[in-house]
Amino acid sequence: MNAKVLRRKKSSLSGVKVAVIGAPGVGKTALSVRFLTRRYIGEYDHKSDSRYKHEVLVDNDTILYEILDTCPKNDNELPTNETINWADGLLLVYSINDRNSFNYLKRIGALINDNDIPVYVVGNKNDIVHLREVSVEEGAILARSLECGFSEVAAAEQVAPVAVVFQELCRAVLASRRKSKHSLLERMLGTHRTSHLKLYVRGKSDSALPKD
Ligand SMILES: Nc1nc2c(ncn2[C@@H]2O[C@H](COP(=O)(O)OP(=O)(O)OP(=O)(O)O)[C@@H](O)[C@H]2O)c(=O)[nH]1
Repeated sequence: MNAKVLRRKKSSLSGVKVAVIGAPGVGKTALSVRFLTRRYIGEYDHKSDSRYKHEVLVDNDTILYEILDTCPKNDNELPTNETINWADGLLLVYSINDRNSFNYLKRIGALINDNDIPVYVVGNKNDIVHLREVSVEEGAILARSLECGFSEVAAAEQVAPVAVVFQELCRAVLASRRKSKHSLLERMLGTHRTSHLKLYVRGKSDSALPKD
């Protein structure tokens, strides 16, 4: 493969920064580690925010994920503005057997309400449904109010569904980027003019183009 091809591949790499957010003990590290290594360890010695990088194919595009696994000290510690401003997308995690962790996400929902940041809601630990405190329907309602995707998973038992969660968030981030590029273009050109744009054909002079 020549150097030209290699250079072109590198420039098509997209970076996506994901902050994994949720109350203490919901499985943020378990989900992140599952996605990064496909493994589940069980106990994670983790006392502060951790950052990881991971390159993976999403819809045939190479995505460089930067994952910030947050580590709140208690249920009252919400993510800082710095974290939210840093991220391209937020993975909001609660545990289906912990109503407090669901309420924690509701508070975050209120915090980011005015922000256009893409999010995805995950109900983790659905291997312990006998201890369920939050119904699937409640999770779906929260996601609908945030206009985002939602699923229940078990980091303890699943590999592919956990990867799908990160992929879905990536798709939402890329879609939001395309949307803001498009609206920037519209603002620059003026919306009323975009429908009258003439097609510029490379190699032909303007006089060779149709008159209208
Ligand atoms: N049953 C079950 N337990 C899980 C699952 N995911 C994580 N756990 C357990 O939940 C506990 C907390 O997991 P962590 O990944 O450390 O949770 P965290 O949200 O990163 O916790 P903090 O870093 O303290 O905020 C650990 O004992 C995990 O083994 C799951 O899908 N099912």
